[in-house]
Parts: sequence; C-alpha cells; structure tokens
Amino acid sequence: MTTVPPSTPTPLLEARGITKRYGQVEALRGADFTVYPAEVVALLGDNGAGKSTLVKAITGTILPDQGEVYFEGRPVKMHSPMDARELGIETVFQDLALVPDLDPAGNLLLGREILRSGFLGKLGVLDRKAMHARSAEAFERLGVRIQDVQAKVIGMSGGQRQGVAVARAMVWASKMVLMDEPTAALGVVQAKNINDLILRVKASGVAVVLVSHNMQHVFEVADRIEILRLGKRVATFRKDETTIEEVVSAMTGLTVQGAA
Ligand SMILES: Nc1ncnc2c1ncn2[C@@H]1O[C@H](COP(=O)(O)OP(=O)(O)OP(=O)(O)O)[C@@H](O)[C@H]1O
Repeated sequence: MTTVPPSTPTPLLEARGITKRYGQVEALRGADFTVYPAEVVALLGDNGAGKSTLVKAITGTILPDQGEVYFEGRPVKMHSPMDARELGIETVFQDLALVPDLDPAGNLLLGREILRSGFLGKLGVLDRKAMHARSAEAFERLGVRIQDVQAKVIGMSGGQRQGVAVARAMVWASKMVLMDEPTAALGVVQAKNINDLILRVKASGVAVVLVSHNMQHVFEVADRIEILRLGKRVATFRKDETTIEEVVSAMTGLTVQGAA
C-alpha cells in the first residue's frame, strides 16, 4: 500500500468524510477520495461498496448527508450536475444518459446546441450543419469511429453508444471525467478503444476517474487505485507498485490494509 509521495501536487479533487444514508442503508460511511490533476484513478470496491454513490456525491447528482468536497483546494458544494459542469467535471453514468431519438451530434451537443445566426443575432433554430461539423471534428479528434453521424443513437450498437457518451463527456470536460463502468457491455476491441480514449484525455491534461469491475482494464490504464469497502476508503495503491491479488484482497477485506 502506498501513501501519497511528498512531491505530489495539490489534489484536483478531494472528498473527505462523505456519508450518505438511504433509509436503513448506509451507502457511504465517512468515505474519502482523492484525484490528482491529469491522472487516471480507478475507484474499486465490491458490489454495494458505495462507488456509484460516491461518484454521484462528487458530481452534484446527490447531496451527501455529511462531509466536504474540495476542488483545487477550495471547498465546493455541488447541488446539481450543472455545478459540477461549471467546474469542468463531466460524468458518464452507467445508463449513458443519451437521448435515443437524437443523432450522435445532437447528443454530443445536448444542452449546448449551436443556433443559426440571423440578421438580428441568434435565431431559435438549430444550425445542424455546424453541429454535425463540430461533432465530426470531436469524434475524429478522439478517435471515435461513427459510421453515420446522422443516424439516431437508438439504432446503434452498445459499443457505439458508449463511444458517443464517453466522447460527449471528454469533449466538454476541462478538468475531470468520471466514468461509471465504461466497459461493462463492451467487447474486447471496444474496451480497447475506450482505453485509448482515456489515455488521450489524460494526455490532454484532464483527470479520469474510472469505476470498473474489469481488473485488466484498470491495470491497463490507471495510475492509481483507491479501494472502497462498506462505504469507506480502505486502501490506495500506485498501479506500478501493486498486483491484482493485493487489490482484490483489499476489496474483499481478506487481508488487513491500512486506511489511506
Ligand atoms: N437510491 C438508493 N436507494 C436505496 N439504497 C441505495 C440507493 N443507491 C444505493 N443504495 C444502496 O447503497 C449501497 C451502495 O450502493 P452503490 O450503488 O453506491 O454501490 P456500488 O459500489 O456502486 O455497487 P455496484 O458495484 O454493485 O454498482 C448499496 O447497499 C445500495 O443498495
């Protein structure tokens, strides 16, 4: 187990002592979580450990009962995903949150549509040409291959949809992208594409938080790994200094790991 070395920069995001209850269930019991700038950090834990709840708490999707979130060293309160967006944080949720009847461009630019300009300024009409051009450029830059950018996403394969959702988050995130199970429904080639995307985003200076059960995926792309167990962080590792066995032991609690 590794603690943070002395030369480590100020965390981009730090969650401290987050608690969240759903009735009798304590989903988070004082969870901590740290993300450094431009790193890929995997958030791992067994089913029900609280990973999705923690992701929601640091993206303004739910309000925690207790605890603080610091962003670039300052305390922040996120009341909605819009608050997170304003900080440069984008999220790819398990359900992808795409609009099935829109094409990839419409989904990429959802809430950020480009309007046609008229004599008196912006008209309330979508500039589809500009939207398609902008999206095609974004997909190209990210290496996401979309055969027909004008086809509705409802007719696309799971992997293509995932590509659209991940690209949307990556295009707009200036500081951090969170991905909850990005490769869950993907084949080997598609999972590799997502890995390539993650590494591209990291190279552009944006941090990536990855929630995944896929150990191979995690060990391919993550710089660090943080483990949640029963709603608390129980260990942190540098990927280069650990093994899958050690990580699995920390997740299951079969060996004692010092708290991070
Ligand atoms: N909206 C909710 N209402 C009630 N209980 C919830 C809700 N969301 C999460 N929980 C409970 O909180 C605990 C943590 O759930 P969470 O989904 O955060 O875990 P997870 O680590 O993401 O699990 P998984 O890997 O299975 O997705 C679980 O016991 C879950 O049943």
